[in-house]
Amino acid sequence: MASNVATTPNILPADWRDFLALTKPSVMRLVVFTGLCGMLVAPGGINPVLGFTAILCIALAAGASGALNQWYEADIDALMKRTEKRPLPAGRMDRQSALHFGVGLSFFSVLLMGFATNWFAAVMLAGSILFYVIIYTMWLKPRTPQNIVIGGAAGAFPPLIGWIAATGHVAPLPVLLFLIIFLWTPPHFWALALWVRPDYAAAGIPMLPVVAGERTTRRQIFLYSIPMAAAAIAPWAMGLTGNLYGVTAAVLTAWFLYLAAKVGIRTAVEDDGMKPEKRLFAFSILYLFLLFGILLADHWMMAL
Ligand code: HEM
Ligand SMILES: CC(C)=CCC/C(C)=C/CC/C(C)=C/COP(=O)(O)OP(=O)(O)O
Repeated sequence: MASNVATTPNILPADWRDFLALTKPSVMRLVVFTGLCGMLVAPGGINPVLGFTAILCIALAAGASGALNQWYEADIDALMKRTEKRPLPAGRMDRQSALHFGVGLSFFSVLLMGFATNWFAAVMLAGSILFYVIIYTMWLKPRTPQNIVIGGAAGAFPPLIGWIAATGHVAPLPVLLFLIIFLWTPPHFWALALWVRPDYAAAGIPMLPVVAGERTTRRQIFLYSIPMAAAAIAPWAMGLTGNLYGVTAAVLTAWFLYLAAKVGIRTAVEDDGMKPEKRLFAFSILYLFLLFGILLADHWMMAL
């Protein structure tokens, strides 16, 4: 854990932008969007004020877990180009402030979720924070290249939580939504890990490309894309969505598989700046936005 960063004497006063950066807003907007879609496709609807509060709680909890992740990893972040400018490694904030912010926001979001919606949703929200911070960040990430396969579950909970906030129970559709994100995470992350491998190696984090090499990572990216594709089509195949979702999901997923196959079959990397890997990573984000957006559009069309 961090040490020199924590004791740096010249810590500049943090402003609101630094606290915002602690919440990893660019990643969290997709997390929150999937939670919103999970909530809005649930049967029976939800009171708009309570619905807004539930989504706010997911956003605050996701932000809190991002802050706690950065509190714990300040020393690792200082070693990687991609993360060295974050508030803690850059010395704009002391670690204790990040810890207090993360813990405070965690309690606030979970309690608000419990009082505003139901305690099942609140417990799931608390579980997601703990899963990301303790299981992924503290336990798995420094130990095993399977870290994100298991740890990725944390980021897959929001649609399930959104559904539970609206209904109080679990059903097959939100479980499938969980499964889509769970199986999407390895291709999403490993595509990026292929080109930031030197960073992870320098920081001593056993990400798959560092430990098992590029070829294995490429193969695993494609292999995980296959069950992910099945999970993405399953809501339609099981009659839980309409044809708008079915057709669009098939097209988007076919494109995902094509990009994953291109990454998967490359053996030696030519000097092309890892274009196929960057394309897969970028598309993975667009893919999830579109898939969940279409799920919602399909739900509204069916309700007409
Ligand atoms: C353990 C699982 C995951 C890992 C290890 C991971 C890792 C990463 C990393 C390292 C980045 C680069 C971000 C940066 O440089 O700040 C990234 C970007 C991103 N991730 Fe993930 N991710 C995971 C799960 C998720 C999930 C579940 C979602 C959403 C549902 C997500 C959405 C995004 C988005 C939207 C970006 C782009 C951010 C931007 O625009 O800069 N990720 N991810
Ligand atoms: C509701 C709730 C609590 C949701 C949690 C959402 C969640 C766990 C998202 C995971 C996405 C994420 C920021 C991964 C970064 O991995 P990393 O921490 O290894 O990346 P880094 O190297 O950029 O710090």
